Amino acid sequence: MDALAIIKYACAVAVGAVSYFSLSSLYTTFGKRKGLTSLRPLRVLITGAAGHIGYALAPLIARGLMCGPEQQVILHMHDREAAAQNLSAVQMELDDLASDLLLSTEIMHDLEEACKDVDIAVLLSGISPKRSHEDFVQESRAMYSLLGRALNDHASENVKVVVVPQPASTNAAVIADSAPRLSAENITILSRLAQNRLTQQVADALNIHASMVSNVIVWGNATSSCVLDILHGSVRGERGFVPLQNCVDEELIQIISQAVRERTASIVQARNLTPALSVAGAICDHFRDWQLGTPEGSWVSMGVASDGSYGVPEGLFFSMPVTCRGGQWHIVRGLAVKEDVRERLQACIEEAQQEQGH
Ligand SMILES: NC(=O)c1ccc[n+]([C@@H]2O[C@H](COP(=O)([O-])OP(=O)(O)OC[C@H]3O[C@@H](n4cnc5c(N)ncnc54)[C@H](O)[C@@H]3O)[C@@H](O)[C@H]2O)c1
Repeated sequence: MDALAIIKYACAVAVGAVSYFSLSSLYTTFGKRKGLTSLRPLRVLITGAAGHIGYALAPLIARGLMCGPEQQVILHMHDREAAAQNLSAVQMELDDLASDLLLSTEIMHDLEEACKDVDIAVLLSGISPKRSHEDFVQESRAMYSLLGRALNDHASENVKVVVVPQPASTNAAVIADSAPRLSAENITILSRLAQNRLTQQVADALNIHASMVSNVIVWGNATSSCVLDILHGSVRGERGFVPLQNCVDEELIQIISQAVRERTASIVQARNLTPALSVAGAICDHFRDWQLGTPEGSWVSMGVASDGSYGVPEGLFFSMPVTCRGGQWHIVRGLAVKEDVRERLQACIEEAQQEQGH
């Protein structure tokens, strides 16, 4: 080997060593960054992920708004094959977030594969209501029975499920029936959008910030027939909490309730699209409170399988006030329910029983 070759060889070894140490130091840094939490990464399934809500929801999950700022996630984005191109664009955009918390995004069209080992399932795939109500419920039942079986056979045993599309209480009941391995307590319905809207409308009516309003309740079905209950709520004032019943009269309650009920229509009229961002936010709120707990003294509304409280038959999926601790919800018991609210609850019970075949 001549002198030049020896010099070249020495240089190559030096460059190799420097590259190795740089790369390993980068790897360590990256590893540390990725290892910002010792929590096991959670697998989160979104069905109907190529839709409007899926598009708004995925980045919120990637930013930690659903599972917390330290919890890494692997997203299972499920939709029909026809939506493959759309989903790959969403995947590229999620990659471009360069999020610490998002370990990977998997695009899936096979339901069984999509349900494999998932810890959280956000069910957004639904049947278009543009058909007779009977056909709508029947087709939805068929879709949710397949979903329930796939979750039963492939998801993590403790998978937490939220159902979003109508007929939500029927869909939840079908999942519970077709997934006997899952605990019924882990199957829920989203009623948080209505709760968030109610909170904001109360705040607007009283000219205060929404963070000062707590404990308003959405009872019943996640439909327009739900019962909006302001009177158990409170407002945080300078001298502690003031019951909302001291701040509103019957006329204001009617104005607030009407604004909540018309909200979807107002958004559709303004945007020519159904709400997505606010639904995605509500889904994150729902899971965050369920997983990480509700603040002391506060409750939230979730559609859950009734334990018989408030005269709601046991097992009927129904929105109720709950507190959450250690990943479990508990129905708030013993609230005094006024006669008119009780009557409206009874109408909701009958509607839910009819729909769920209870
Ligand atoms: N509960 C609430 O508060 C609330 C609020 C708004 C919307 N929603 C409902 O949530 C659902 C999602 O809303 P969106 O705006 O994202 O709807 P969207 O139509 O934009 O998206 C629905 C997605 O589901 C997919 N899908 C349909 N059938 C499927 C199947 N069998 N398998 C896999 N994917 C399937 C579609 O391809 C589509 O990508 C709708 O049913 C909507 O009515 C509920």
